[in-house]
Amino acid sequence: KEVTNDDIVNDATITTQVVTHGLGTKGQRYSPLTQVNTETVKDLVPAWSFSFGGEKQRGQQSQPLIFDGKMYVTASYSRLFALDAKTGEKLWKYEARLPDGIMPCCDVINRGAAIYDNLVIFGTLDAKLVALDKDTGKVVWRETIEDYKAGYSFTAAPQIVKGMVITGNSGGEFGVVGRVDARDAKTGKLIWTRPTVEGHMGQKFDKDGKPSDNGISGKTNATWPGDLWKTGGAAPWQAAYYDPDTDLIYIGTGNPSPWNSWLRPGDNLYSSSTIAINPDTGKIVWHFQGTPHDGWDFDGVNEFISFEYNDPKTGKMVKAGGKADRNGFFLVNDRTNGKLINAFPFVSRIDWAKGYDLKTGRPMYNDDKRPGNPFTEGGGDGQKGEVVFAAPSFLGGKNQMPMAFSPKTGLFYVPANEWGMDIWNEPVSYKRGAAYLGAGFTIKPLYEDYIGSLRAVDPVSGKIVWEVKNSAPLWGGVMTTAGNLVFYGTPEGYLKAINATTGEEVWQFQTGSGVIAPPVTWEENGEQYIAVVSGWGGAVPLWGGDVARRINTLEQGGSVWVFKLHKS
Ligand SMILES: O=C(O)c1cc(C(=O)O)c2c(n1)C(=O)C(=O)c1cc(C(=O)O)[nH]c1-2
Ligand SMILES: [Ca+2]
Repeated sequence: KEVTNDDIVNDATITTQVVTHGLGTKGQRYSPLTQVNTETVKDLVPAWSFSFGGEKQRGQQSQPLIFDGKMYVTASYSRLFALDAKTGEKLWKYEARLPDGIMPCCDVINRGAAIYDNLVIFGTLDAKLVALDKDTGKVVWRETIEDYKAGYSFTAAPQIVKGMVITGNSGGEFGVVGRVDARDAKTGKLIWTRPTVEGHMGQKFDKDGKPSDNGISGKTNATWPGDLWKTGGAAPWQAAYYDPDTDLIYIGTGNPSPWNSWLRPGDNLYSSSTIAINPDTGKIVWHFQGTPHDGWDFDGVNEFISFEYNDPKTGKMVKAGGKADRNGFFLVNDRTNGKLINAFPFVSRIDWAKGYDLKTGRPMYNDDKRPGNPFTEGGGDGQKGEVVFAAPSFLGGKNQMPMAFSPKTGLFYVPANEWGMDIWNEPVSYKRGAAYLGAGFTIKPLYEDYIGSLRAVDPVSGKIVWEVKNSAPLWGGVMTTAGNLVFYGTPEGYLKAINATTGEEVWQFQTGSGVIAPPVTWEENGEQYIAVVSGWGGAVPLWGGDVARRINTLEQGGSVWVFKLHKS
């Protein structure tokens, strides 16, 4: 049995499979399954668990895929396992041979694979894409995304759109050039490439592999000073999502390089933005920049999730997209043209801006919360600019962990964090393959009793309907179901189920290590299964400053847990 384009496009409603990152290419992470619900969830028990084994127990962020009774799940250090979805028995394993010089910024993680035809496709930390025969694990094709020696890496899950495999890249902390690529999923052959730093030309390739210019005409590096666009970052380091209705690919772009914004006056397009790309031409149809001239590492890579709502004033249905931006604001845009409709905080404290002007779509900055200019304040070269305290911290109101949207409740379920940072700027110059920040920082908690908070967010009213606080920062994705449940994991090791309308906790299970990955669900032979990967790691223990010290008792791991209802 092979994965077809129909399987991909209809993944959100076919309950026997999970073949896309996001439980559907729109990324809503909503399942229509109801067997496990607010009444029955108390009988949810483990069906099996599988250990990734070895000495490589680092951060595990993979969203499993399910097809034809098999689970495909990636693990730290660019590994991929095929398992029997019912028993957990290992069918095969692929382990990439990684060179010594890989430079992922934030742990040796991977967020999952894509599956198409007879292939399971995933990216490796040395910035390669590998397509494996889904039944045997044999390599069918392998392509280099970019040179890992220049700081490129790959951590996201690829997404399949119209038979193409869509990928971005990582490396924003090394002055790479962000790029979205579309390849023929069956052969790996490049179809188009779209850099995400203004000034760089896109290319489309014809059947013979001949490039045609697909550039950003007339706007060459206008929003960057001098040569800075050549190493401008804006890495789209998370999954792309696709809405068949608008026929647009939505992907977020990361921080401009370097972090020190005094070196690059201007908006620095298309960094810290949502961009919408036409899948047939590779052209940017619209862009919305959440943090123009980002000076806080507010990578805007957070997922842009298509959803509909009825405008309370006109009663008309609006084709919208929601994004819990790392900068602390929940942004709602018209997903046909990018126009900003609504912007409101989903965290308790935002220092860098007062809000957005909905007419211009631009933030209203608080200039005194931009770290000081080291060239005018500190006496010039080699000096440190003024330190400012600003919330959210650069690890964000929300980071890599994807939120979920329930069409049933109309709410987004956002894994948010409350923290701030001391941040300052320093001089820096670009050196290939070296960190390119020009900034120093210490992350600090805002509150004694919690950092994480799962929040039910109404995208229309801008209200937080309920929240469940968590001591450690939340770092795992969310799933919601027609059983009126919200599932999410915690660094303390719990997978939890929450009543989607009331916020009441109705179930929890201790997985043995921190959960920083998104859960999935499917059904087989009339039984509903729920799976999540467990294994603490990612950016928090590496970059988390005072927060990392507060939670340094958490243990690493590496396993998949699968649950179903206990039959009495
Ligand atoms: O700019 C980039 O290219 C880039 C890539 C990644 C990544 O690939 O994981 C992260 C970040 N930035 C980043 O800023 C960040 O906070 C972060 C956290 C994590 C993680 O997996 O826990 N990755 C990344
Ligand atoms: Ca970054």
